[in-house]
Amino acid sequence: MESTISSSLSGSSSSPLLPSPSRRLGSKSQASVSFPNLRHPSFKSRTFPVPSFWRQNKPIRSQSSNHQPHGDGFVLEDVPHLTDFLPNLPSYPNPLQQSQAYAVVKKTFVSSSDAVAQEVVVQDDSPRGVHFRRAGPREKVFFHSKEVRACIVTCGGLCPGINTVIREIVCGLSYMYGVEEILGIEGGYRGFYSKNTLQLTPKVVNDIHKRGGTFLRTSRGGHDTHKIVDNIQDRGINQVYIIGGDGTQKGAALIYKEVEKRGLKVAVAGIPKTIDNDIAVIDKSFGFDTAVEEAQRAINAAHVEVESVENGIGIVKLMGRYSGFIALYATLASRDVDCCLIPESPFYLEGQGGLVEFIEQRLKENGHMVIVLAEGAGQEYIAQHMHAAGEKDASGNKLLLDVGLWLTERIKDHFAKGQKMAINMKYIDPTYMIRAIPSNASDNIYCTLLAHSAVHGAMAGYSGFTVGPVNSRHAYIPISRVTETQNTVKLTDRMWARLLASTNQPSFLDRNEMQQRVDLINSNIENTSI
Ligand SMILES: Nc1ncnc2c1ncn2[C@@H]1O[C@H](COP(=O)(O)OP(=O)(O)O)[C@@H](O)[C@H]1O
Ligand SMILES: O=P(O)(O)OC[C@H]1O[C@](O)(COP(=O)(O)O)[C@@H](O)[C@@H]1O
Ligand SMILES: [Mg+2]
Repeated sequence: MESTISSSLSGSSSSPLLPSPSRRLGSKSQASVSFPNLRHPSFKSRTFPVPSFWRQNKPIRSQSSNHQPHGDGFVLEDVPHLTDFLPNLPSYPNPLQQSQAYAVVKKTFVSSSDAVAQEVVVQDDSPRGVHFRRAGPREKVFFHSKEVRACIVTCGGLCPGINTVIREIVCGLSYMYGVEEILGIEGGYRGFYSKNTLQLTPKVVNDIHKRGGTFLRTSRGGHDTHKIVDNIQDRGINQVYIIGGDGTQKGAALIYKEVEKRGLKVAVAGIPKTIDNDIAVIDKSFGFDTAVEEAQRAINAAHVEVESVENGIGIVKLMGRYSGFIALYATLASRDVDCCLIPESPFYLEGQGGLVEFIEQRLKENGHMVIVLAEGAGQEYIAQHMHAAGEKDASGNKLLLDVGLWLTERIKDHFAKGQKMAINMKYIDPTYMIRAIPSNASDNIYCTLLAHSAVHGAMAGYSGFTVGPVNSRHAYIPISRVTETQNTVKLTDRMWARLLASTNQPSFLDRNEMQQRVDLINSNIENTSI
């Protein structure tokens, strides 16, 4: 089948600065392009055929369907590039070519045809599926070092590693690209229009990775796209690095849209941040490992306390607004936990198969028990009992009711009323302690890679993108892909089964629900086997 670029995707084809055919793929924002004419690699073959359009600089026809029935469909979910709306931008050789450090690297620059697969577990008849542009330095950059005026902002809740990301953006821009103008926007999005900026240099940020929190401070709410972009324009900023979670990335997408509308040469790069690990597409968010490690200290303390008394019940509340990853991983890592409650898995207290029955049983068996609780667990249940009105924070996030205190009181009431046994309740709430610490060694390295990927992407002229590892390879991901859904613990995945096997806790599903779930799984198996 002959491949040609459709007219809607050819905006930048006239630019002599865009010789690479894969750049042409990205000539419209967040375009999905599929290539049904490519044979997928034979499962037995050891070589992966290089798509012919990449080798021959051939134009490509845009296809709307991502799903090919028999394995051929290759889809590049591309990110926008400044030349999409500024086709005549000049480019320059990447200064890394002169870098002593990178001189020894076999392949300093990422080929414009490199892509990262979203799915790495495949069947022999699978479509090749969705891919993202591989992150990393490009041979040509679209900013001259002296022209760059970058800024960094941090928004939303804290997370271990934010300071490392800030430090490495500053050092990356400075040492790899010779950039001298880097501004710190203070106090989140509203800092663009209500605060003065900080001048950031490698010297200023030298030690900040050793501290928790954010050197630039943060806030919720206050996103005003027009005011922010006015300010970007007024200050002559042309690279914006935005560190934040799902809300922040939605804000970054709006900033990019406005920048594009005004035709500004401004690269907008998002670096995903959240302690909850609920950002879609990427393998894991930075700081998550550090938080899970820190949570061990609280769980250990709870275990030591309850083991030392009669009928000790330790409750540890961890962060996790809509997803229970911290609780799940902290529980699995500890092995001292008897029960883990997360937002994704509803639970109930009284009656057969309920939490209280399980507590009684564990106390009889072991004389103590530890419950790990994600803060978002059981919210509907508590709301019913407390008739609470749904309050929100400045960003519009639902304010949670304190499930830890609530559960503590309910369990105490239960045992007091029945006078069955005297219990010793220890409630530990380390929620802020696990996110207010500096990142551990592996998160520090992860943060460095994220920051450098963002810098390379912005220098290469990409804009309106988020960086992150997909199957361990760093990629440039369209912002909408990380904001349209949230990552949650899948109760039907093996990880949750591992947890249930390790704690041997009840599933809190009644017979009907259990049967429904078995039927669903069976019908899925039947459908797949047809
Ligand atoms: N839908 C949205 N559109 C634009 N800005 C948003 C949106 N949601 C949140 N923001 C802004 O992003 C910032 C951080 O959002 P928040 O939800 O508090 O944290 P996080 O980014 O960590 O999820 C706030 O300044 C908020 O105003
Ligand atoms: O008290 P704060 O600062 O609003 O933060 C509490 C919330 O922040 C979180 O850590 C998530 O924050 P983000 O949305 O910024 O990632 C939640 O786990 C928690 O509910
Ligand atoms: Mg959020």
